[in-house]
Amino acid sequence: MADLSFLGFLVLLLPLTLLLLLYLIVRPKPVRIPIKDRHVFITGGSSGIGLALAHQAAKEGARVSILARSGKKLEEAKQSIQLATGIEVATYSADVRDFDAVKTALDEAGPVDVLVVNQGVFVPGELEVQSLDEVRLMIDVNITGSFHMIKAALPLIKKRQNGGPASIALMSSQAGQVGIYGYTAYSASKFGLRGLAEALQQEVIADDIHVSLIFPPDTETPGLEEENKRRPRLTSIIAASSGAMKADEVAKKALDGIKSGSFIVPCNSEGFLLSIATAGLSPQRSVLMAFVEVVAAGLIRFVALCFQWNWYGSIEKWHARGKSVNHADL
Ligand SMILES: NC(=O)C1=CN([C@@H]2O[C@H](COP(=O)(O)OP(=O)(O)OC[C@H]3O[C@@H](n4cnc5c(N)ncnc54)[C@H](OP(=O)(O)O)[C@@H]3O)[C@@H](O)[C@H]2O)C=CC1
Ligand SMILES: CCCCCCCCCCCCCCCC(=O)[C@@H](N)CO
Repeated sequence: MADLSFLGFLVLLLPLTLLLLLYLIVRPKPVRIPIKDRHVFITGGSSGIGLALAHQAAKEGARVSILARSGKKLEEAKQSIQLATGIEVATYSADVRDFDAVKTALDEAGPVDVLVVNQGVFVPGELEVQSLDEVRLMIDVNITGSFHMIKAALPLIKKRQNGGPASIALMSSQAGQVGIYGYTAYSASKFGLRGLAEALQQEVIADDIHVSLIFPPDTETPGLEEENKRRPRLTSIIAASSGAMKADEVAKKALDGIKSGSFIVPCNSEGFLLSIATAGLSPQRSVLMAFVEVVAAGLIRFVALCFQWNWYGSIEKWHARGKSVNHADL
C-alpha cells in the first residue's frame, strides 16, 4: 500500500515538476498583441485568406491596409469590406518582387503595428515537368517578396506610435512543415519562411516585436481553385490527409494566433499534430504546449511514420497502375 501511494505521488510529481520547470524556462515569454485601433498591414489582402483576414481585422476595430498587384481586385476588396463593416481600408498596388514599389507603399501607409506577409503563389507539378520560370516565380514571390516586405516594414514597425507589442506574421502552409509530392518549389519556399522567422524572432525580440508563422491546410480560395486545375492527382491525395478549410476559418485561427503571440500557429487538428511533430527548435511561449511537445515527442514520431507509410503506399499504387504523367485533368 505504502509503495502504491509512493508510486502515485511520483506519477503526479513528475509532470508537475516538468510543468514548473517549463514555466520557468519557456522563452520568449507569453504576450498579448492587441489589434483594436492599431494598424494592420496585409499583403495579398485582396483575395482568399488575406481578404478574410482584412475583413476580420476591420471588424475588430483595426485600421487596415491591404497590398496586392491588381488595382481592380484591391478596389473590389475595399468595397466588400466597406459594405460588411462600414470601414474604409487603404489599398496599395505593388508587386512584392519590386522592393522600391513595396517601400514606397509602406512609407505612404505609415507606422505599422501588425504586418501580415500573406502573399503567395502556388503552381504544383513534379520538378521534372515544372518549368524553371515557375520555380523562380514561387521563390521570388513567396520568399524574396517576404524579405522585401519585412525589410521595408521594420523601420515603420519600430516607429509604431502607441508603443505596444508588435507582430510580424508570415503565411506558410502545412506544405512548409512536411514536403509534399508536386510541391518541390512550393514546399521549399514555405520551409524557407521558417528559417527566416526563427532567426528574425531572435533579432527583433528586444524591440517587442513578435513573429508568428501560420500553417493552413488546403483552404477554399480563388488561388486553390486555380491550383486545382493542374494539381497532380498524388498531390491531392496526400494533401487530403489534412482536409480543407474555409478562408474565414483560417483567418480566425491566424488572427487568434497573432494576438496571442504564438510563434507556430496551426489551423486544424491535423495541423496541431504536425506542429508537435515538427516542433524542432522553434520557440514556444505556451507552457502547456511545451509540456505536450516534450511528453508526446516519441509517440508523435510514430504517428508521423504511419502517415509516411500511407503516403508511400499511395505513390506505389499510383505507379503500379502505370500512371507516370498524372495531372488531374489527364
Ligand atoms: N489556399 C490554400 O490552399 C493555401 C494557401 N496558403 C498560403 O496562403 C496565402 C494566401 O493564399 P490564397 O488566399 O489561397 O491565395 P489567392 O491566390 O487567393 O490570393 C493571393 C493574394 O496574393 C496577391 N499576390 C500574388 N502575387 C503577388 C505579388 N507578386 N505581389 C503582391 N501581391 C501578390 C494576390 O493579388 P494579385 O494577384 O492582384 O497580386 C492576392 O491578393 C499564400 O501565401 C498561400 O501560399 C497556405 C496553405 C493553403
Ligand atoms: C504527425 C501527424 C501528421 C498529421 C497530418 C499530416 C497532414 C499533412 C498534409 C499536408 C497538406 C498540405 C496542404 C498544402 C496546401 C497548400 O499550401 C496548397 N493548397 C497551396 O496553397
